[in-house]
Amino acid sequence: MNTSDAVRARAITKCFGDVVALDGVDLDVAYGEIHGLVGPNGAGKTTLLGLLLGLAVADEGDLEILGRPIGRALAAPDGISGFVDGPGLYPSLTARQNLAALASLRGQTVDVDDLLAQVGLSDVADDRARGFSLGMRQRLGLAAALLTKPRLLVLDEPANGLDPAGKKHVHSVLTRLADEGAAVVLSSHRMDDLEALCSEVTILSAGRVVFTGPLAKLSSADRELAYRLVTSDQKATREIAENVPGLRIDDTQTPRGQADVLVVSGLVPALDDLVARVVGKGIGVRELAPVVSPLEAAFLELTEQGDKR
Ligand SMILES: Nc1ncnc2c1ncn2[C@@H]1O[C@H](COP(=O)(O)OP(=O)(O)OP(=O)(O)O)[C@@H](O)[C@H]1O
Repeated sequence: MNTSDAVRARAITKCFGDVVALDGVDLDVAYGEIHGLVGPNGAGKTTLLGLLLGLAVADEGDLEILGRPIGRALAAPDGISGFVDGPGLYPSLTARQNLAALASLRGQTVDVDDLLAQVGLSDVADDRARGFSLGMRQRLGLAAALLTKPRLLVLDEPANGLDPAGKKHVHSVLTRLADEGAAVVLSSHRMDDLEALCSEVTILSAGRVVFTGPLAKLSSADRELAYRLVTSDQKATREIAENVPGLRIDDTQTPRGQADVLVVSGLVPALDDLVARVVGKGIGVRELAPVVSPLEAAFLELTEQGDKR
């Protein structure tokens, strides 16, 4: 095991009766890394996160967490925290009391107010958790997970229900934790969140890993993407695009009511060719971006979801 790895999973299999939830899964997560787990419903994300948290054991395969082999026992090593299926909170206690109670159960002394401020819940510190929205519960759950100063933080869909302010708090907490050397593994259906947060992603489909590695690898030159392009002369740009080898104009993807947007599909070299020709004619490029992000495109392609939309 690489000493910089917080998680090393090899050939992990987990079945529930006839259902194969995980089928030979490998996963490596380094310290200081925020690793995103993505996949369609039922792909096995929660099952895998549950194994990392010691909530279940694998049927087959090897799992090492924080340098220690995980055997058959249902117990996570110290240094791991997080939650799957929503955080466990005391509904009748306030946010502050929830954190204080958890800290005292563990014999810890913590600055509860600082934790609440980190997740942006200072204003509702004395409100009962019972009345909290999903996003507020997620944030309180994150604060609770931070009580133990984890070296591995495992979160199942932490972005669920978060408003933009909540998202900002959660992102900055997770980024700081990773900067301090902890490993973070989280699942999400929100590609924009994963792209903003994660350096590495693993895409699961029907219990198998269909991609794992740096996000940048997904935007590599060998995947055809659709791009939206706005220039200072759309008519001339269209004529130029029609003559670029390997490039297609795709009017079916032009956003409704935005006729000034030209959508072209192709590999990166064809796009580079188009931009060079457009600029060469003295036409200004005002906007150029993928219609769907490289991660979303790879997700749809690798999990064969594209034609089900
Ligand atoms: N306790 C269980 N008993 C029976 N089947 C289960 C159990 N937990 C998970 N499964 C099955 O295992 C498969 C993987 O489920 P899992 O919850 O890990 O997927 P997921 O990727 O987290 O999905 P989602 O995005 O919908 O949360 C599914 O077919 C699910 O029905």
